[in-house]
Amino acid sequence: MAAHMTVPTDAQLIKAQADLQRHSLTYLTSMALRCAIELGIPTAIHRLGGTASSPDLMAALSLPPPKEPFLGRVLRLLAKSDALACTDAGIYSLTPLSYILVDGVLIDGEARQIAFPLAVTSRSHMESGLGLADWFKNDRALPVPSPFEHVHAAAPFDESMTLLDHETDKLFYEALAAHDHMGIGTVVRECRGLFNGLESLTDCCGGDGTTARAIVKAFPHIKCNVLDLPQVIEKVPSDGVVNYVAGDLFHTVPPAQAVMLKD
Ligand SMILES: C[S@@+](CC[C@H](N)C(=O)[O-])C[C@H]1O[C@@H](n2cnc3c(N)ncnc32)[C@H](O)[C@@H]1O
Repeated sequence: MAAHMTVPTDAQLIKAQADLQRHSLTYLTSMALRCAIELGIPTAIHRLGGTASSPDLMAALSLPPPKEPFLGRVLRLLAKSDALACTDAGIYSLTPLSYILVDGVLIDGEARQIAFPLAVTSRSHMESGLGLADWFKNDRALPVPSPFEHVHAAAPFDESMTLLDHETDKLFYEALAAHDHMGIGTVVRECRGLFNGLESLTDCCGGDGTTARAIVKAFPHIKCNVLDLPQVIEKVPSDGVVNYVAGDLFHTVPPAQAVMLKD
């Protein structure tokens, strides 16, 4: 017997259709951000003195005039998602989000933040998302490959990725470094108490040691281990600042007073 289904009210159906469109088109927010980075919109606003209209940006970016209405739409979407601020008169300015996307802005002097949005909106990343249902249906023995591996027969941060697409592989590493660095400067400035009395620390899944090096820079007496998978650690030149350990956190974690898992 067919299961009973409650038919939504008219008001619920109208909302459901609006929600369906909203969910279906949400990816355009990421695409608009990628477009802004590729066109250099945050940098152009900065160079124009911190504020710019759509025509100002058309001229600064040398875009073909027929595209102006479309640039307006992208700018409005960016403003809606807090990537830009906008006055009622259509004058755009930077928000903290777009500030960190301006050319030459390095958070705490290190990471270029554009790498993260560019990596997660890259063709290979998007393709792995498009293959998700297919991945679920695919019956493979353990260890189950990630959706990315399923689609590309290569894994990020693995040699297979270098062979698949060298440029995207480089971008993924840059994104990882940006991700690793994100927030740690603020943590060591604003949460110094966390590190009181600490003599040793293991950063689990610490990547290339960016986070651990920032901690040692702020608290030079702390002995830091960085644990990550062998294929990651073998690419990191030893620096004498932190102790790099190749391994798997599910097997062994280098002993220390505290263990950090930051994601
Ligand atoms: C999101 S990234 C790095 C996160 C980083 N701690 C941060 O602060 O941004 C995750 C890291 O975990 C590492 N990883 C994944 N599985 C691991 C495992 N079983 N043992 C150790 N490291 C692992 C990856 O190689 C990668 O460098």
